[in-house]
Amino acid sequence: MSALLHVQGLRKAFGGLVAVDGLGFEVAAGDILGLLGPNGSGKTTALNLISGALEPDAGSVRLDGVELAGLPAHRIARLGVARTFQLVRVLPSMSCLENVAAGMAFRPQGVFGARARSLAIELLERVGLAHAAHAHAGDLTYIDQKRLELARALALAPRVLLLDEWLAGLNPTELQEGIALVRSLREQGLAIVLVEHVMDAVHALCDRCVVMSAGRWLAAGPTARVLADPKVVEAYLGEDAQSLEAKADHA
Ligand SMILES: Nc1ncnc2c1ncn2[C@@H]1O[C@H](COP(=O)(O)OP(=O)(O)OP(=O)(O)O)[C@@H](O)[C@H]1O
Repeated sequence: MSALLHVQGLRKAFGGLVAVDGLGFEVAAGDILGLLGPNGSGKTTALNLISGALEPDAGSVRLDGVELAGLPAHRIARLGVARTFQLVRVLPSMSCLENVAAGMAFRPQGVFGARARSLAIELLERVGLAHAAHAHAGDLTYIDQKRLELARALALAPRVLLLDEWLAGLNPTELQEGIALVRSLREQGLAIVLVEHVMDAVHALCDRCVVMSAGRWLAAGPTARVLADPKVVEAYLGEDAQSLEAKADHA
């Protein structure tokens, strides 16, 4: 299968700090790529560069051959890239239905009015939130806010979905529901980039992973192989891993 999203040589510096330094990967439709790395390694910045929240200093982000790097976020959203945020961003004083229907305006061919509301209800059903269609978004529980944020991203009818720790903070039952939901989106043909620290979810969902460390590409490949790579283990555990190995050697 040929890739839908091509990221190449992506770079972003904040003053002297190079947050993303030459990142590259590809994701095909129906594929889930895990974007992993310890805290501060540049994952959210990478999503910000792909979605247009930040402009890259260098590099290329192509969607089906169309260059996205440098376009404003609203253009990138219309071209088919949607995202969720690590800190959920819903419009708290609006109902769930209104939150999702508002997103429909940003589809490639905007959808408005009664049609937007009926599609919004379908999406709320899809994410398990139909029961709260008329509740204020600000009154929702944490998991339901996450469901709403996903429905709002899906309202754009995206081809690429960027999930920033969407599965974090869920209890075990919610996590299994969340994994099933993400899987169903993959089956629908979305190309998904999953930034995630919940390793059960990474194992369950990601075909392949890219691991970043201090902004740089550290490892990439099939999930099980990448997560067993000593370089990756060391990047995650740092000093602890080295001292654990040293203790094991001396035991
Ligand atoms: N707007 C900004 N201005 C200055 N520095 C920033 C900015 N955004 C991110 N950084 C820095 O860039 C580096 C990468 O941050 P980023 O949030 O992308 O990492 P992350 O891998 O997503 O981390 P986490 O897993 O903790 O969310 C960090 O050192 C961070 O402090």
